[in-house]
Amino acid sequence: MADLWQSAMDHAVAVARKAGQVVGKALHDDRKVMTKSSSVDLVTQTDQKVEQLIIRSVKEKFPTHRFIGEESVAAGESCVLTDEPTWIIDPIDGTTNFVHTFPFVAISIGFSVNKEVEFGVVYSCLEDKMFTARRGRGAFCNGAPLQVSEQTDIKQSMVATEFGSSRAPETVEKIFCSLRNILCIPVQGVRGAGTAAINMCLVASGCVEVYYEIGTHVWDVAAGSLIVTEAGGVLMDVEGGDVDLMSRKIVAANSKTIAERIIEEIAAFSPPRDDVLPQHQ
Ligand SMILES: O=P(O)(O)O[C@H]1[C@H](O)[C@@H](O)[C@H](O)[C@@H](O)[C@@H]1O
Ligand SMILES: [Mg+2]
Ligand SMILES: [Mg+2]
Repeated sequence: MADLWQSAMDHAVAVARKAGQVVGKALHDDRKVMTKSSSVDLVTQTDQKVEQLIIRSVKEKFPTHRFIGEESVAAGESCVLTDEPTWIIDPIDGTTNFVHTFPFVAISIGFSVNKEVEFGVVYSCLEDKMFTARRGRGAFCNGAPLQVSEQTDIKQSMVATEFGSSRAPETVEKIFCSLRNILCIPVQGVRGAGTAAINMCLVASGCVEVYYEIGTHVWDVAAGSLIVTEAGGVLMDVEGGDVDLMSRKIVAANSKTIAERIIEEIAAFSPPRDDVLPQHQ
């Protein structure tokens, strides 16, 4: 049977690498920082330039495909996932890191058909680590196979999470309530790379047993979601049950046991879904 999506994935890897070069060159130059949903939700001209580069390049090769791009949605485009082949793009995942030259910045490209992620590409461009996964064919970093951690004891686990872009007191309270509960299990450590995509690749790489966050967007997690599951990991909603990549809530773990143990400690809340409200709200 013809492999429909390999050429698309090869293109995603090539354009992610090219975008990574643009990001690397702009790291110390692009000082025009703008804000979106809050004063700490940053975007730069490089985010916008990289997204346009990726979309333009894909359109030339796959003119009928659709796009969900972080900065296109911020500019008012719809964020509704259909059955059509769709590229789900975060041009810079870790924009705050980029602005502060904190060295974890990724280009994240997920590809969905019939609302199922067929491949995911996360390029951690300052580390030169290309994370890839094809559905049913495993997950890799620079070509080397990835496997989640075999740790079953939450008290011997490392947890990743982020504080997100909301500073609303009630949201901050929930975030710190979850963090306190989890820290006091106790877990051995809590870390955050500053980018959802790289946090998910750390789960896939076996460095972190579980990553959770409330507030992510579909473009943050689409590619990483497949990299985690193809490395043997699981995805769940923060309240248990199946993950919904549009729900802005995610747990990505090495096993259901660890995921469910963390879910017990999360003080859940539900931000507006990606596919309901305009993203600028
Ligand atoms: O850097 P971006 O693409 O905006 O994505 C991050 C988001 O801004 C943060 O609020 C989240 O906590 C991170 O997980 C995202 O990666
Ligand atoms: Mg992002
Ligand atoms: Mg981004």
